[in-house]
Amino acid sequence: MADASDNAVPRKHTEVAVGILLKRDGAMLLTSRPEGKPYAGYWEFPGGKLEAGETVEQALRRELQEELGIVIGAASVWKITEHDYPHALVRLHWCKVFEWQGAFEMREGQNMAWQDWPPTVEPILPGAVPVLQWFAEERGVPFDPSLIG
Ligand SMILES: Nc1nc2c([nH]c(=O)n2[C@H]2C[C@H](O)[C@@H](COP(=O)(O)OP(=O)(O)OP(=O)(O)O)O2)c(=O)[nH]1
Repeated sequence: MADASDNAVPRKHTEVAVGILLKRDGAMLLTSRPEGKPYAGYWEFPGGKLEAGETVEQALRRELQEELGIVIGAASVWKITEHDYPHALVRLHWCKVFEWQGAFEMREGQNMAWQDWPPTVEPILPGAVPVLQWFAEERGVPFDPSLIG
């Protein structure tokens, strides 16, 4: 018997470049999502959607300049995850960033927080939680994702 799912069109991925900015002491940068976006007020790693023809590195450089006013050095993809939200199916391209220039300006009215381990800001955007799990593994410390958000 036919049902609606027979005609379901697979959802297209939205490609997103995300920067994990790390200071020498290991602190990582989290920013809050601005008003007007889905999950406003949730904490995430800064970044945004790829535009047509852009590489991940190009998109990340553009987004961090637009949103934070900084110019990043080299960035390459560390890991890739997917998250299925009601508003979009996203594919997140995670890049560690160790070098940048310029003073931070929150150009979209967001907040920023340098976080040591474990991070204390909340809630964390669900699609960013895997990064915290990887960091816990890298640091050899336990991490319970159910305590986040
Ligand atoms: N920047 C960022 N986005 C994330 C993270 N985790 C996660 O699931 N996402 C999702 C949320 C959004 O659905 C998508 C990013 O889209 P966005 O709307 O923030 O990007 P953008 O700045 O290009 O937005 P706009 O131009 O359409 O306003 O990726 C994360 O840690 N950082």
